[in-house]
Order: sequence, then structure tokens, then C-alpha cells
Amino acid sequence: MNLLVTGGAGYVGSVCATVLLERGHRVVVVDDLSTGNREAVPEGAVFVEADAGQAADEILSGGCGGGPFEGVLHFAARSLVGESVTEPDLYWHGNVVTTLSILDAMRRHSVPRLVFSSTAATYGEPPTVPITEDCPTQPTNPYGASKLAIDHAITSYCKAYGLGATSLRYFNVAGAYRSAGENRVVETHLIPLILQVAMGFRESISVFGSDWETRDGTAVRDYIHVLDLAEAHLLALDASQPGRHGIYNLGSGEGFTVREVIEACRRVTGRPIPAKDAPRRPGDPAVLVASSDRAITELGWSPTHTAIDKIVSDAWEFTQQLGDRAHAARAS
Ligand SMILES: NC(=O)c1ccc[n+]([C@@H]2O[C@H](COP(=O)([O-])OP(=O)(O)OC[C@H]3O[C@@H](n4cnc5c(N)ncnc54)[C@H](O)[C@@H]3O)[C@@H](O)[C@H]2O)c1
Ligand SMILES: O=c1ccn([C@@H]2O[C@H](COP(=O)(O)OP(=O)(O)O[C@H]3O[C@H](CO)[C@@H](O)[C@H](O)[C@H]3O)[C@@H](O)[C@H]2O)c(=O)[nH]1
Repeated sequence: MNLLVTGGAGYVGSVCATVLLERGHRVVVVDDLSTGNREAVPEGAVFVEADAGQAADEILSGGCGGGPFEGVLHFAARSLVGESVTEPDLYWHGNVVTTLSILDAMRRHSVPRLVFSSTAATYGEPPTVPITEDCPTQPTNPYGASKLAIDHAITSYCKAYGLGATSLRYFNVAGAYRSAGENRVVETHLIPLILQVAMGFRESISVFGSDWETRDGTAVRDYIHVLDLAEAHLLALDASQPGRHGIYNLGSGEGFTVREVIEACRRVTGRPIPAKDAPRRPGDPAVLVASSDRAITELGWSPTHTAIDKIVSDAWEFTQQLGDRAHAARAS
């Protein structure tokens, strides 16, 4: 297919673009490099440096050659829980307004398929765990609220205009694939930060909250390998049907506390990794663990890299390969 990938210079978008190219698709990446890296865009993709909302109309009109577009995979977003609490304007404009522009451009140019990066953060504090797609959506931060608003917009565009769309609600994405992994200009995610400590770029990892009602007092998350996630995007493209909006949770189905993740990183890297307790981070829920049964049954998804040590060891291999080219190395 001829596909537009927004945010393809970022972590998840660059891994998915790599896999799409490997499977023979044609890929145009649009990214404003606000958090991504030019060098993360895989070879073989056409790259447009621009705001996705502003450039979508021109790109989808055929401005980059290659014939009509058959789908959009929309990864570009602001996606940090803590930042969304202190700077919500970035999330309502950068996520909701940008996506509406993309949806309108898709409609104008009759692009039939959308795969959207939604999130576990749409659920907020779930009443039951694991979280199914039928759980109430009550986001605890503006990031989750902005993604939920987009999911609602997509549903109405599917019903009214015949778009075929899939929202994939990722839980915590981690790991790496080939030369694609986490190397953000400003890193806030747990696993890459712990590995920066292992590399000697940081002195210690802060544990945000040790008084949650969990088995060791630290927050629980469900870590999903980025390659399993990429496979789900391919399945979603294939399953797309005009007028239908499918919503699927994607996780490994097992929750790990922050302390357990630090322990896994110590095991995999063989390095001591000092940790220190810190206050809770505003907007964080205590526990997020997925039920991915719907994706398994309806999309035929079958995650294979679910062990936490495998996820960490792929991320560690990538971090070591990156070495001094990491943003963290330049900053330290
Ligand atoms: N990483 C996770 O654990 C996780 C979990 C759930 C959902 N998600 C969602 O997955 C998507 C990708 O996340 P990621 O971790 O790869 O983030 P990332 O920050 O690494 O990548 C986002 C990319 O989008 C680009 N971008 C942002 N706004 C843009 C705009 N308006 N126009 C063009 N480019 C823009 C950035 O420069 C960056 O390259 C996001 O939508 C995020 O909300 C991520
Ligand atoms: O230095 C750190 C960084 C994080 N954490 C904790 O580790 C857990 C995971 O945090 P992080 O890696 O920042 O991810 P989340 O905030 O859980 O959010 C990710 O996962 C969500 C889905 O669950 C996505 O929606 C978001 O885009 C994505 O950033 C949380 O409990 C954090 O409080 C720490 O204790 N110390």
C-alpha cells in the first residue's frame, strides 16, 4: 500500500515504518522533529519535515508522488502524562486540532484507512484489572483526555463519512527493533531512563511514588514490545472496513511495578543501577494492565516478545549500539 506515517521520526513510528517497508509497502513520513530524530527515519521512506496537520492536505493530494494514498498511520503526538498536566494547551492543539486536520484531509482526498495511536491513558483509574475496551473511559490527565476526544471524533467520521479506522490503545511500549528504538531529545520514560543510568549517563533513577496500593508500593504498568505493536498495525490495516471504527487494547497482559522493572534492568545489564524514592508524578494512575483478548480474537494478533527480560534486553542492545550518539550522552 501507499501509506502516510505521521511521527515516523519518533520511537514507535520509526519502528512501524521500518516494518512496513520490510513488508513491501511504500512509506511517506511526515514529522516536525519536535521530539523525533531525522536519523530515525528508515532508509527507503520519503521524508517530509513539517507539522502533520498543516502538511496532510498537500501530501495526501499527491504532492510527494507515488499515486493515491491507501492509508494513514497517525503516530505524531504530544504524549507525556506529566507535561500534559502543566501544559495542556500543547495537547489540545497538538493532538486534537492536528488530528482533525488530518481527518479532514483524508476525507477530501478519499483516503480510506486510518490506524491511530490511542492509549491506555484514555481509561484513567480502571475499576477492574485487566482493562478491557468496555471499561469506563475517565482519563486522569489532559494527555489521555485529548486522545479520548480524538477517538470520539474518529468514531463519528467513520459513521458519517465511511472512513475505516482502528484505534490501537497501547499500554507501555518498550524494547527496540534493529536500529530503531528510544532516543528522544528529552527522555521521560522509565526503561530508557534506567538504561541511561546503566550506561553512566545519569547517576540514579527516581522512583515516582512508593505509597501506591500495589505489591511493593510503586506503580504497575504493562510493558509491550514495540515489534509486537508493529505487527498489530499491519493487521489493523488489513482488517480495515469502510464505516467501521475498531478499538483495541494492546499490552502483554502482565503488570510490573517500577521496582520490578529496575530489577529486570539490573539482571539484564549486570550493572548496579542506583534508585531513589521521589514523590508521585501528577496525573499518574496506580495500575494499568491490559486485556488484549479483543485484538487477539478479532485481529488475529499474537504477541511473541512478552517477557520483560526480552523487552529490556532488546532496549539494552539498542542503547549500547547508540552509545555516544544518544541524546543522553551528549547531555551528560
Ligand atoms: N511510547 C508509549 O509508551 C506510548 C503508549 C501509548 C500511546 N503512545 C502513542 O504512540 C505515538 C508515538 O509515541 P512515541 O513514544 O513514539 O513518541 P515520540 O515522541 O517518540 O514520537 C512522536 C513523533 O511525532 C512527532 N510529532 C509530534 N507532533 C507532531 C506534529 N504535529 N507534526 C509532525 N510530527 C509531530 C515528533 O517529532 C516525534 O518524532 C503517540 O501518539 C503516543 O501518544 C505511545
Ligand atoms: O523516572 C521515572 C520515570 C517513570 N517512572 C514511573 O514509571 C511508570 C511508567 O512511566 P513512563 O515510562 O513515563 O510511562 P507512562 O507515564 O506510564 O506513559 C506511557 O504509557 C502510556 C500508556 O500506559 C502512554 O499513553 C504514554 O504515552 C506513555 O508515555 C510510571 O508509573 C512513572 O511514574 C518513574 O518512577 N521514574
